[in-house]
Amino acid sequence: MARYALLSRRLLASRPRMHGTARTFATATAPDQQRPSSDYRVKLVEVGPRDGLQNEKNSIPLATKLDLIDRLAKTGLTTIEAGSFVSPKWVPQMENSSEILQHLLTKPPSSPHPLTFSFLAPNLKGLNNAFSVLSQHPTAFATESFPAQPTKPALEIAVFASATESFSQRNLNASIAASLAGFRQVIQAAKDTHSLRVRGYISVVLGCPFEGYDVSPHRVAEVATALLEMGADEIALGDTTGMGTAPRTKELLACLAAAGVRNEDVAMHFHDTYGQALVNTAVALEHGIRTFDCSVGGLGGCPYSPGATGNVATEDMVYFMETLGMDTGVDLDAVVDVGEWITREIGKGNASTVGKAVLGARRRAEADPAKEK
Ligand SMILES: CC(C)(COP(=O)([O-])OP(=O)([O-])OC[C@H]1O[C@@H](n2cnc3c(N)ncnc32)[C@H](O)[C@@H]1OP(=O)([O-])[O-])[C@@H](O)C(=O)NCCC(=O)NCCSC(=O)C[C@@](C)(O)CC(=O)[O-]
Repeated sequence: MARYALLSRRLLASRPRMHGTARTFATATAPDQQRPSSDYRVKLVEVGPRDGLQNEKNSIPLATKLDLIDRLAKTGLTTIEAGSFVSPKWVPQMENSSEILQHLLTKPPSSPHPLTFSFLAPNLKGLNNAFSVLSQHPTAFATESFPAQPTKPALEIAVFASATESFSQRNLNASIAASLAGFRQVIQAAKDTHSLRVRGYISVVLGCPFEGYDVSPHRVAEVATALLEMGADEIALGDTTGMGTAPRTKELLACLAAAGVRNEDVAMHFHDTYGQALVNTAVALEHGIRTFDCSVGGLGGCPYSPGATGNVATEDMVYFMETLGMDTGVDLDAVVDVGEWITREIGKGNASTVGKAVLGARRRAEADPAKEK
C-alpha cells in the first residue's frame, strides 16, 4: 500500500511558507527588525476528548477515550483537554473523568514532547474529585516547580464562566457573579494545593442562544479581568454558538486589549456552526493571539447551546495555520488519521473539510500511484 504520508508531505511542501518573508499581519515588523521565530509558533489546544465527546448521547467506552488521547498525543499536539469533573446527572458522558485522570498519571501516553492534560472543574466538588485522584499520585505530574517532561505530564484545571446571565443560569445554575465567587475558591485551591495551572473559559462571547448576537464585549472584558485577578493563567474566549463574525471578533479583542488583557493570556475557542471559525481565527491571529482550541474531526457541541456544532476541526486548523507559515508542531497526516478513526469509532460523520480532502487524495493516489505528483 502506498504510504499516504508521502502525498500529504507533498501537499504540505507545495504550500506557501512565509517564514522569514514579508508578512501582511498588522503585527508584523519591518524586515530589518524580523520578529523572533516564536512569533510564528501557535499553540493548539485539542479539546476533542472533552468538548468533542461531552454531548454524545451513546456512552463511549473508557478504552476508546483513552485510545483517543493516546493517539492525539502522538500527533505533536501538546495540550489535550481530557475530561470534565462536572455533574454526571447533567453530562453523563464525562462520568469516567476520574479514571481518565488516573490512567494519564499512571500510564501517560508516550510522546516526544511534554504533555499537558486539562480537566474542567466548575466547583469545589469537581475539584475535590480531581484531587482525590491526584493525592494518590502526588509525584506523577509536573508542577510549577517541576516542569513537564515526556514522562510526567502537567495538569490544568478549567473553570467556565459565561458572558450572559441567561447562559450562566442554564450552564452553571448560577448568576455570573455567583459563579465567579465560586471560581475564586476553585482557582485558589487548585493553586494552593497542587500548584495547578488554571484556564478560565468565558462562554457565549460572540452570541448567546438565549440573548442573541448582542453580547457586550465590555461584559466579556469584565469577566476576563475578574478571572485573571483571581489567578487564572489563561482566558479562553468561547464562541459557543459559532455566531461570531470577523468584525465582531475584532471588536471583542480590541475591547479586551483596552481593558489591559494581554494577548499571551488569551486563547480562542471557536465553534464552527456558521462556518466562520477560521475567518475569526485569522482575525485573532492578526490581532496577535497565538493559542487556539480545536477538536479532531470537528467533534462536539455544547449541551446548553441548542444546535451548536463542534469546534473548528484540528485538521482544518493545522492546515490553515501551516499554509500561513505558522508553526503548529502538529503532523497533519497523523491528525487526519485520528479524525478518521474516532469519527468511525463513534459512528459520526467526519466534519473536517481538510480531513476529508486529504483522505480523498490518498484514495486517488492509491488507485493510481502514477498520478501521485
Ligand atoms: C453547574 C453545576 C456544577 C452546578 O451544580 P449544583 O449547583 O450542585 O446544582 P445541580 O442541581 O446542577 O446539581 C446536581 C447534582 O450534581 C451534583 N454535582 C454538582 N457539581 C458536581 C460536580 N462537579 N461533580 C459531580 N457532581 C456534582 C450535585 O451535588 C447534585 O447532586 P444530587 O444532590 O442530585 O445528588 C452542575 O449543574 C454541573 O456540573 N453542570 C454541568 C455543566 C457542564 O458541564 N456544562 C458543559 C461544559 S461548559 C462548555 O461546554 C462550554 C465550553 C467550556 O466548552 C466553552 C464554550 O464553548 O463556550
